[in-house]
Amino acid sequence: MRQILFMDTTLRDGEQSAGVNLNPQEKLQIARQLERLGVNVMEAGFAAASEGDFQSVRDIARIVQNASVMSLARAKESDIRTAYEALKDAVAPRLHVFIATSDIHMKHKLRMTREEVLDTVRSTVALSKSLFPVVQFSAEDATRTDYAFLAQVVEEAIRCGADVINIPDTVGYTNPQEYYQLFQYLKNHVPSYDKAIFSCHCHDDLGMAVANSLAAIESGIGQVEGTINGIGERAGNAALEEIAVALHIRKDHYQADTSIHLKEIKATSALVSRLTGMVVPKNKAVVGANAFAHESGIHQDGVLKEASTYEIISPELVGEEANKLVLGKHSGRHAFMDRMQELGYQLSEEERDRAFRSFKQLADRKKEVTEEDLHALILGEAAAHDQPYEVKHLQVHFVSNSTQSATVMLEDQDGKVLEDAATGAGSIEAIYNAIQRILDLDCELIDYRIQSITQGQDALAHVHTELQQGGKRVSGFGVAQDVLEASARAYVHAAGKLKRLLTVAR
Ligand SMILES: CC(=O)SCCNC(=O)CCNC(=O)[C@H](O)C(C)(C)COP(=O)(O)OP(=O)(O)OC[C@H]1O[C@@H](n2cnc3c(N)ncnc32)[C@H](O)[C@@H]1OP(=O)(O)O
Ligand SMILES: CC(C)C(=O)C(=O)O
Repeated sequence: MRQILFMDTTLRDGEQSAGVNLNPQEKLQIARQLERLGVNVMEAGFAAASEGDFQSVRDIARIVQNASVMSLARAKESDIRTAYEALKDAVAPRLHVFIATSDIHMKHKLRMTREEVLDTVRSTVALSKSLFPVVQFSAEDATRTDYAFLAQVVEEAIRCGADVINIPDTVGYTNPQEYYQLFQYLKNHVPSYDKAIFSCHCHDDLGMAVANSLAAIESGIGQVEGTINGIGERAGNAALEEIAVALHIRKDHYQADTSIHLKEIKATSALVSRLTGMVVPKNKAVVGANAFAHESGIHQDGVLKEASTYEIISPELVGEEANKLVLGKHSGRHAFMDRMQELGYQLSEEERDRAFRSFKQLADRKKEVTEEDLHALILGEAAAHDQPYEVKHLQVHFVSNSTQSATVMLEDQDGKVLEDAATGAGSIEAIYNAIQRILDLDCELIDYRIQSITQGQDALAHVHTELQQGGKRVSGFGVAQDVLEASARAYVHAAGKLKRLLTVAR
């Protein structure tokens, strides 16, 4: 099995993401975590870019023991010497010198001819090699470079001492097949090809950075570059964690090993996201919050029976908690019952049916049914089950600064429907007056409490009521998404008990 080296550039190209600015402390924190992750090389920054970048590269170079630390430098003597100063204390320092080779960059940006670029490559790579044990050379915008000229530049760079040759897809322009073939072309047209390690560096402008990197690996290269969470200039870089996991899961295909400790992926991703403020999309491969969440009933049933039915990556592999069966409107009985058991509920078949029906009704209205929702649901079910009346329909008419009115329809245990309407100073009072009329009660509301038992906009309300009449005092509660509905249920729960007590007492 061949070994693929991982070059992480989260601290350099990743920090080039618009709006990201890491301070030296934060960069050190990320560097430590990258070391734990097991990257072979980390590009700590661009030492000549600013005093702050210089310090960060120097600080990182001083602490990292188990990876090469690299700085970017333009093909300019001053950049190279500044990088040398920043990296001289590193255990394994490395320079990354680059210059653009595409006609479009040479003509418009560098304003240099091909010959001038070739001369610059020769002199700056030679200078770099006189200062550093390992030199990486990048031909910026390689994928839009004339292939014959690119091969010439690469040959010169290797002859002048470059140990690693990077062929970047700077603007995310290539595609997997084309990138694969570019490396094949270089293999066939660069005489010194075998004297250097070839590297790929892909951007995600067309959404193909990871696919292009994997194609380059298939083409036989030895090093892959990218960032954690795929952050970086414009649409970002290839996401290193995705490449590492793809190589692991499809070892049968890629036949390659890496030094990456996959279990550190989740922690690394979370740290980078937190410090850069670049939120990881929920559906992102490997590290997104939904990457191991199953919502639909058929999938949940499959996963409960055998995880590999719908999971090619086990969450534990990347340091993620166990898979999550999200209960929602697409969930089925198996997942629902599994969670009920986990929560400690032993339900009879009848209770199960009722609870599942209520769950489906709730799930139709809520994005995700949480554990608190389930407790509330069972609580509500239990309350509904032992009460003589059930709220069938509720209609409330609200007029600001006026008397409110409500129409309530109840059903008793024999299926008889009872209906009445009333007014009140507030909506809840109007509902309660209507219920009193229906049940022919003249009770006093001595306690009313409302509590939100779940979180978010679609939280469930739990209402507690206490009623008193003729020396009898009872309590009731109701759970619903709507406060008025929960209030009506709580009142009917208590009122039903009161009615029973008063009837028995007569
Ligand atoms: C593909 C990449 O990701 S490359 C890395 C990009 N990263 C960055 O640019 C971040 C850090 N950059 C910076 O802080 C600044 O751009 C600096 C300090 C490097 C340079 O700043 P300035 O001297 O003000 O120059 P400015 O950025 O405006 O222009 C870049 C200059 O470098 C030249 N240049 C660009 N790339 C190279 C190169 N690889 N080798 C030599 N010269 C280069 C440009 O032609 C231009 O030269 P000019 O001033 O003679 O026209
Ligand atoms: C400096 C080079 C490697 C780069 O970042 C790019 O071309 O995208």
